Amino acid sequence: MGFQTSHGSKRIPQPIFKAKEDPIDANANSFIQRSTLNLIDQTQTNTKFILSSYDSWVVTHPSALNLFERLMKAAIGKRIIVFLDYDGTLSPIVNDPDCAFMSDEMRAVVNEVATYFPTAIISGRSRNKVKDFVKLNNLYYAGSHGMDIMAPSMPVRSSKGKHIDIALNTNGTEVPFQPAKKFLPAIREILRILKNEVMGIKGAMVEDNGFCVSVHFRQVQEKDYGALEEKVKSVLENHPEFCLTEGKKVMEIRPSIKWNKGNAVQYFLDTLGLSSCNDILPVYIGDDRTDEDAFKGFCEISAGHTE
Ligand SMILES: O=P(O)(O)OC[C@H]1O[C@H](O[C@H]2O[C@H](CO)[C@@H](O)[C@H](O)[C@H]2O)[C@H](O)[C@@H](O)[C@@H]1O
Repeated sequence: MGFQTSHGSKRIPQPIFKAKEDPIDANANSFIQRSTLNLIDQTQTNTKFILSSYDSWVVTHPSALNLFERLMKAAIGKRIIVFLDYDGTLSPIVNDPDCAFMSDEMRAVVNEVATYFPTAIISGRSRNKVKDFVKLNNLYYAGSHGMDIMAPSMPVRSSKGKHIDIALNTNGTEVPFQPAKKFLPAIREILRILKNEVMGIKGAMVEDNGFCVSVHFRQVQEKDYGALEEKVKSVLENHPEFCLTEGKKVMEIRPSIKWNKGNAVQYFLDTLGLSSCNDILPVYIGDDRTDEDAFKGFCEISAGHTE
């Protein structure tokens, strides 16, 4: 969780560096290589370089938990809207993606948060799957990295301490917003081919995320990484309208449209009738690269408010 700041040289208490699993190395060509880079395997020089760039980055992006009082002050008089990622944020990272369960304690906390503030979960999973994991009805869900959103179909405002109901359209049904709908037939096709292609690679798993597809390699032996990546890339060669992005030991295939978690945040703010309000404090908690799209979205929103 980060908190954007602009106070120049002032020294900020720094969190312990724990991003051992997925440090970014812009020079690594392979997706799998990049996402499996491990700091302890790096040369001393590389490690120092990565740590020092992290050090300087953290000065402008300090841990929100270390600045909690400041965060609370910033919230005075503001309407808070909460956005949450699922995997690695509400649930622990586990080997089997189908077993990434959320604890009852976490569910109770999210339930309480959603009682007081409009709350949305924005996940890379399919919307139904993440909802099945979370099992709460008093919040909004977006799946497929924001490409499948169940938002209010009309502005809904929070009244202090009251539950917020999911808005319904005039037929009484919920209405999803799905900007990548036209890609669905191609996604089904990619899913079918990929399942077939990676079958021979021990530990590889293909997950149907609705408007995107995940190819997991957490349980794949290192010697098979290259073969797996080749297979995924060869499937994509026939589908130039899709792109490959990376997460935590997962390759994600998604439609190449300009729509990500950041756009989903903006969409929620719009449908909640809050996007042009100056008195809002959106809070986003996430752990993965795709969550950075949302963080960038917030920077654009706050720049818009100061114009
Ligand atoms: O946006 P998120 O909700 O964080 O979803 C991103 C991906 O999360 C899941 O994969 C990750 O968690 C799994 C369970 O802990 C783990 O096995 C995997 O290695 C992680 O990458 C999900 O399964 C993916 O489909 C999502 O894209």
